[in-house]
Amino acid sequence: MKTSPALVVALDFPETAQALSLASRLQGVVPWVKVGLELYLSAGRELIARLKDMGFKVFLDLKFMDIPNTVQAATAQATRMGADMLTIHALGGRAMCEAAAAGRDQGLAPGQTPPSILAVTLLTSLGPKDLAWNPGATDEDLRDLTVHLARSSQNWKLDGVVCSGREVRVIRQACGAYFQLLTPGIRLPDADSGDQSRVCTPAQAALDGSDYLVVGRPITRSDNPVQAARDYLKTIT
Ligand SMILES: O=C(O)c1cc(=O)[nH]c(=O)n1[C@@H]1O[C@H](COP(=O)(O)O)[C@@H](O)[C@H]1O
Repeated sequence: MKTSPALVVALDFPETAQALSLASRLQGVVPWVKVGLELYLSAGRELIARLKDMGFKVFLDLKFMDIPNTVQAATAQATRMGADMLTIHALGGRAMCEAAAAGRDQGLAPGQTPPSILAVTLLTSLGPKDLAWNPGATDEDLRDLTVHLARSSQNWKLDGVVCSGREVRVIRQACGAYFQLLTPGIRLPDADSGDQSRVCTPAQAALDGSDYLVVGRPITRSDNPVQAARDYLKTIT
């Protein structure tokens, strides 16, 4: 039987102190935290070690997309920092994705568990009208594209993909039980979507087979973030 997905809280804050303050309240409540572009650019690599010392698994979400040589060097550095999960863009293509995996191997210390490398398919903020190269695109076209990018990522030996909860069922069917699916754009039914387009409830994403649910603002901007995290957890466990 499939286990419940893990909740990942996106620590999207401008300052280290804010991130550490929320992280300390979330100890023992959620297993994973995510450090994205805003926080990483302010806090740097020391924060990764501090969050790991606090007992969290750390998802370093910098979504690399560049020439293969550059991405290989970047994933080696991210691996040396001790991140447990990394993101790259599937649209970077085969050579870049394979270089990311090679960089991870280069950066590994003896005995270190390798970080998972997940490829972003199509950002959850994108809807059919955002595909400039296909103005008549439908929801189905977006879904087909995410499945295509997920299959490619699997062929390129990546560990999984980032997709919306709306595509989990079809990608799970296409890529099997052991391919990791991480879904941002997760909202309880009455929550504000903000800039997200392809949103999904935690219960639906869990039912369809997501492994990791990423939630940011509904928790970080709540008056009671710990209760908000518990509200999300309640619907998936
Ligand atoms: O890679 C990601 O984590 C990511 C991919 C994606 O397609 N969409 C997406 O929203 N994210 C991240 O997931 C988080 C979602 O935040 P909220 O919309 O505030 O819940 C943000 O930190 C985004 O950077």
